[in-house]
Formats: sequence, structure tokens, C-alpha cells
Amino acid sequence: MSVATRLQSLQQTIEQSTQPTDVGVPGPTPGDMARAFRSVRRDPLTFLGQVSEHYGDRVSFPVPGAPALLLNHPDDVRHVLQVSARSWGKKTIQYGALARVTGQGLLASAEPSWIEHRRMAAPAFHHQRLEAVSDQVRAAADGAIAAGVPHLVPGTSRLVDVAALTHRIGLDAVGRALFSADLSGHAQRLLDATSDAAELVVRLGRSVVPTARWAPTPTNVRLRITRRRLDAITAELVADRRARGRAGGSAAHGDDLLGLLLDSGLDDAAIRDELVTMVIAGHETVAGALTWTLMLLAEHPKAQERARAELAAMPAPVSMLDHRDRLPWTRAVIDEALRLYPPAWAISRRSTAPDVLGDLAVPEGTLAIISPWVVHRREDLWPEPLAFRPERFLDPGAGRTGYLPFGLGPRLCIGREFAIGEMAVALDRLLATHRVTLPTGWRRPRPEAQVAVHPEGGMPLLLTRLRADLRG
Ligand code: HEM
Repeated sequence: MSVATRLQSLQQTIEQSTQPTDVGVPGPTPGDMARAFRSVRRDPLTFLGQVSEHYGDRVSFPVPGAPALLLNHPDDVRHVLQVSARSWGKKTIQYGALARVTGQGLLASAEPSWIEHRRMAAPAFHHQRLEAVSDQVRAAADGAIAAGVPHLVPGTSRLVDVAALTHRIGLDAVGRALFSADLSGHAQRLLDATSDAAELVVRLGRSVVPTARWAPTPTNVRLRITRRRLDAITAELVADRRARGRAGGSAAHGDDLLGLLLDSGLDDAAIRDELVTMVIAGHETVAGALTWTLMLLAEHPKAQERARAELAAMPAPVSMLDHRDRLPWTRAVIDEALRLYPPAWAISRRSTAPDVLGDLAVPEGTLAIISPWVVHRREDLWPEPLAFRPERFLDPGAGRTGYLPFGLGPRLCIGREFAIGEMAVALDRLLATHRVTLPTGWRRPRPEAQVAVHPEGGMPLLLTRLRADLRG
């Protein structure tokens, strides 16, 4: 090839990669995006809802190079996440930003290490294991309730930020159940470090101009410091366990997640990545879900009474698996809260080969954005989509098309059963002793799209103590 031909082909490549590839999908123009810039950054949930309403099932965003598509139709969603999952990887800005904190942990990692690590971690989430950690999760909920609503005499009330309360439950439950560690010594440091990390991940994911990792920008500097804090805490957890393993004279390190990872032969860096992943993926999400569930129950006192009665009728304290067949109403409340307020509000993938979505051919490198927030609010799938109606989930035969709070396909959330079980246990502990109501002058907090969907400014609800004691 002559130099002139090479130059010409290089120029063509540059032109192609700076021009949007038009695949015939409608969407906002660059001018529309520039005008919406501030609101997109401030409130991506409303923006995604608006463009979906305007343009329909597929929305194209004007970015240079391969197409960037918001996919709202359940068939497209299933195709990308499930049917053709092998052709859609995680090389996206969202997961690139996450990987800067979690490294090659399960959530952000790609084949081939992903499948190997998933198999390694799976036993920590098996049913038997979940049943066995019910006591730990109960203790986490009780501890957080005692710390968050101390000394409340039966019949009296207090305004409590339940978002802070549920964060503590989420973190402590992960610590106790997956690392068999009482994180109370580490709790504040870990909470601070993970919430800083989560904020930085969101900031990186939304930055318009990608900066080099080594550049001394304020975000990069904070990220480095936060990583160091997380490294130090996880190193302490690993060292504690290794010491305990030796002290007990046992070769195996235990059957919780940390024990499995230590016995798997993974190096310390890989173990650190999985621990940080589980802390971030496992506590922000559950905390957000529980917070919105409590708000919905405060807004719907009859639904709350029904859940309280169902939980109280259980012969023993609720376990992590009871939601599967013994608590239909409580489970329906959880499912409906996860529909209305799915913590994981956006899932992204990039095609690793040309593909066909129904009638639409897309080139390699296409970015697919899937928003459970948008899909869960489609009126054709969910009549009266904004209404809180747990009844929708009571019919076991009813379809679940367009329901994906935990994703779909091979990358489905590994912590799904853990999360639902934890929510049921926490609701049992909280509703047994407290009634949750709305304070005077109540206004729903704005849902803020962070790593999970959180209420802006917290969730102040009124907790009234019903009785002093707690069973078992
Ligand atoms: C209500 C709570 C939760 C929600 C809504 C949620 C949501 C999700 C979603 C949507 C995905 C798929 C992401 C994708 O396809 O790109 C995912 C994956 C994942 N989640 Fe969760 N999650 C929750 C709780 C948990 C818990 C409690 C843990 C662990 C303790 C956890 C650990 C993970 C991990 C490790 C992955 C990656 C799995 C893989 O790719 O193999 N999650 N989660």
C-alpha cells in the first residue's frame, strides 16, 4: 500500500470515528443535547423518561463513531442481555469508571476471568448458605435499628432518616454474612470510603471529557486516596481471617465468601477486587431498595399493616429464604418497590461484533443503554405504571416481561436472593417494633441517580415504637 493510500485510509478512519454512525434510529440532535446538558447531568432519570416518551422504543444519541442507543423494548433488552449476551461486553464508560475502584471484580470484569470468579463465588450465595446466615442478617438489622432509633418508649415517635438506617443495615449485613466480620470497627471508615468511591465512579461515568488516569485532576487524586483507604480496610479483613484460620489449625478458611476466595488460590489483588465489588454492589443497592420500600409503606398504611400481620404470623423470626413461598404479600411489596425504584437504574453493554436487533442491524462497537427505570414504567407492560400496586405480583402465573431490577441473562445479579432475603428480614425486624408514617408537610424526595437510586437529601420518616421487645 502506498503512503498516499495509507494516509487516505487513515483520514477515512478518523472521519468515520468522529461522525455519528446513522443506523436510522431517531433521537435528540447535538443541539438538543447541548440545551439539555445541565438537566441530563442533574436528573438523568427524568431525561431518559422524556426521550423515551418522545422517541419510543429505541433512542439514538448523537455521539461520534459507533451508535449509542437507549433500548426500551423488552425484546431488545432480552436480546442484548440474554439471547446474544456473548456479543455484548462490558467495555463501556459506566463499567470502565467502576473498574477504577473495583478493579477486575465480578461486576466490571470480562471473560475469561469473569466465569471463573463467578463459579468461585457462587457457593456463598447458595440457598443453604443463605439460610445459615439469617441470624447474622437479623443481627445486622437489629443493631442498625437500635443505633438509629435508640431509647424510644412504646407509643412515642421520632423523625428518622431511614436512608442512613438502611445504609448501616446494608453494610453490616454484607460484612457479617459474606466476610463473617463484625464491621462495626471498620463500619464508619468503610461506609465513608465506599460512598466516596461511589460518588467518584458516578462523576467519572458522567464526565464529558475523559481524562488520563495519571493526570493529577481533583477526581483522580481523590480516587487514588479512596482506593488506598479501601485497600487498607480489605487488607485488614484478609489478614484477620488468615490469622484466625491459622489459629484454628484449619487449612480451609471457612464457607463464607471471604473463605471461598482465600481457599481459591486467587492472589491478594484479585481478592481485594472481589471484596470491594461486593461491598459496593451489595450495600448501596439494598439500602436504596429498602429506603424506597419504607417510603411506599408509609404512604400506604393498609399495605404496611398487611405486611406486618403476615410477618407477625410467622411461627419463628423470618429467615433469608422465607420470602420464596411463605410471605407472598411482603414479597409482592418488595417486587413492586423494586419495579418503581430499581436501584440499578442503567445497565450498559458494547457490541463486540455486528448484530441484528429485531429489524435493526448494528455495527460492532454499538453502545446499548438499558434502563430498568424506564422499562419498568412502560404503560403497555405495567398499567398505571406510577401506582404502587403490590397485587400485580401476587399472581404467580402473571408474566414478568419487562421486569429486570437484577438484570437478565448470564450477568444476572449474583446477590439477587441475598438482597430479597435481606430486605424481608429487615422489614420483619423493623415493622415488628415500629410503625412507619409520613411526617407533616411530607413531600417525596427527588430520586437521585447515583450508583443506585437514592432519595436526594435522605428519607425522613416518622417511626413510632409499637412494643419494646423483639422475638428471637
Ligand atoms: C436490591 C439489591 C440489588 C440490586 C437491585 C442489584 C442489581 C444488579 C444488577 C442489575 C446487576 C446486573 C448488572 C449488569 O448486567 O450489568 C447486578 C450484578 C451484580 N450484583 Fe447486584 N444487585 C443487588 C444486590 C446485590 C448484592 C446484595 C450483592 C452482593 C452481596 C450484589 C452483587 C452483584 C455482583 C457481584 C454482580 C455482578 C454479577 C456478574 O456479572 O456475574 N448485588 N446487580
